[in-house]
Amino acid sequence: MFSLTKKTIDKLLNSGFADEFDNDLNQKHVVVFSYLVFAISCFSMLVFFFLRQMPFMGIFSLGCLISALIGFRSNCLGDFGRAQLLIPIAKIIQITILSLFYFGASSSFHWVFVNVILYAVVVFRVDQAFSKYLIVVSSTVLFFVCEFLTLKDLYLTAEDQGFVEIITFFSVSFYFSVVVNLVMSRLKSVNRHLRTLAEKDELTGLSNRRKVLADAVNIFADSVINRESCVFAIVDLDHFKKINDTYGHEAGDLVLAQVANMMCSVIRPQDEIGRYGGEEFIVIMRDTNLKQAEGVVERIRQSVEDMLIETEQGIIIPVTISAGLASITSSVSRYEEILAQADKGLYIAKRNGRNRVFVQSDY
Ligand SMILES: Nc1nc2c(ncn2[C@@H]2O[C@H](COP(=O)(O)OP(=O)(O)OP(=O)(O)O)[C@@H](O)[C@H]2O)c(=O)[nH]1
Repeated sequence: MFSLTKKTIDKLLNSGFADEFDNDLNQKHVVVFSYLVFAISCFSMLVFFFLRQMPFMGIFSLGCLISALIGFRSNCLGDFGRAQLLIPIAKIIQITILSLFYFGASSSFHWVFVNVILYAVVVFRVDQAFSKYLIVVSSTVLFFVCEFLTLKDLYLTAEDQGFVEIITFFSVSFYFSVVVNLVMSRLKSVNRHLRTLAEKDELTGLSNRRKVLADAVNIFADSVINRESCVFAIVDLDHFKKINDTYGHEAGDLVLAQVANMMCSVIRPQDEIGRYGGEEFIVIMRDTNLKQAEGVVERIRQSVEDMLIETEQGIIIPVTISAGLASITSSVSRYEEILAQADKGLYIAKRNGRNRVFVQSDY
């Protein structure tokens, strides 16, 4: 029930926004949410005033409700400037008319408009003339309406005033708590998204160098503490420069992405893989001895060799890989030492003719 409500609210707040992680989204969400609250409050007032047989106030509330829906629609259609401008104007009008009925013209509340007029004159630039004159004219009209209109007979009763006070207090508290919650949860999800972007290699979709090395540190430490065997493999595409030179850089990118995809599908669920740089990848196999790891990497090698990678022009690119493997031993105290050993193994695999796996077992 709660998750359904949250989903519906999320859907409403996101309506009209293509990019979920747009920078301005917090601001736009707050504007949409403000319109929703505004619309609900206008609707409640509409019902309240019609029940009290105060048609003038009822019609005024209907006008406010329509302006809330127009603003909501503008925001959803992407006209954020208009949506942001409309809501303060509509709210100012609503509060002023309500204050007339609530406190009467003698409250001098309407002198706030003098401030608003000065603000609009000073702040809006020449290219925002429409906004400027809209605010100046509407504020001036409202000022004089408040100054000269006498509505003594229509003031709310003391009982109604108490009711309105309670409703206002809870509405305002609810509004601010939801806005704060909205902004915080948006920030959290944007942070999560940024972290994923910072840890992912864009071309292959694998963990990038920073992430896979961070994983390497953790897995190495866990393996040492638990006295488990752990194997690191460095995998490198053979003659990749030639692939780039022969088929073009785009075809090279395609090869990298497809080989990465294939490696992901061949490794076991508990293994980690990441792009070390260029055409080099790291596979980390926890709780695995060298023999088992050799089996995994040999499977990768065979699968890559069997791949049919086809360019847009229909050319098949033959691809092979070489790999070096090394595992934790009692003499190793840092993960970099295993990586260095795996790199040595890779060098030997290349020297011995490529398209092969070399296991560094004798150090
Ligand atoms: N298309 C593409 N090429 C890349 C990328 N990153 C690195 N390279 C290229 O990969 C090539 C690597 O070349 P080398 O280091 O000489 O290695 P190799 O040709 O694979 O030779 P061996 O490793 O000895 O088999 C270089 O030409 C880089 O420009 C990339 O993201 N996309």
